[in-house]
Amino acid sequence: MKSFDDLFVELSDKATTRPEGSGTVRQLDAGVHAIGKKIVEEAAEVWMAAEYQGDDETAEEISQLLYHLQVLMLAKGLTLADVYRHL
Ligand SMILES: N=c1c2ncn([C@@H]3O[C@H](COP(=O)(O)OP(=O)(O)OP(=O)(O)O)[C@@H](O)[C@H]3O)c2ncn1[C@@H]1O[C@H](COP(=O)(O)O)[C@@H](O)[C@H]1O
Repeated sequence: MKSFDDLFVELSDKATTRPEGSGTVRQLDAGVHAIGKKIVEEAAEVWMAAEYQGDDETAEEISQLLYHLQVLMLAKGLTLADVYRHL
């Protein structure tokens, strides 16, 4: 099973190697404004799933939100340590 840290390593590699067909590369190219909008959308989907859907749907929406947060971290040049030191 993939962890938060595993995903960040994978996405960092995508950002560097820029493989064809990568959604991550596409989003990084779209920029911080577009990524931020996606985060707001995914956050709303988490909220709606938590209120009106089941645990599995909620967990899936949370995973998508975490993914988009990592894309924003990469777009801003932030590392996991930059975030973890605030936890
Ligand atoms: N974990 C994720 C992940 N979670 C969410 N998403 C993206 O977020 C979207 C989910 O949003 P929605 O459900 O709102 O679907 P949607 O509105 O149809 O999406 P869009 O049309 O807005 O892209 C998906 O379509 C993906 O584009 C993810 N995209 C990639 N990953 C993982 O990231 C890694 C790298 O992916 P690539 O860069 O695509 O190779 C792989 O391990 C993937 O599994």
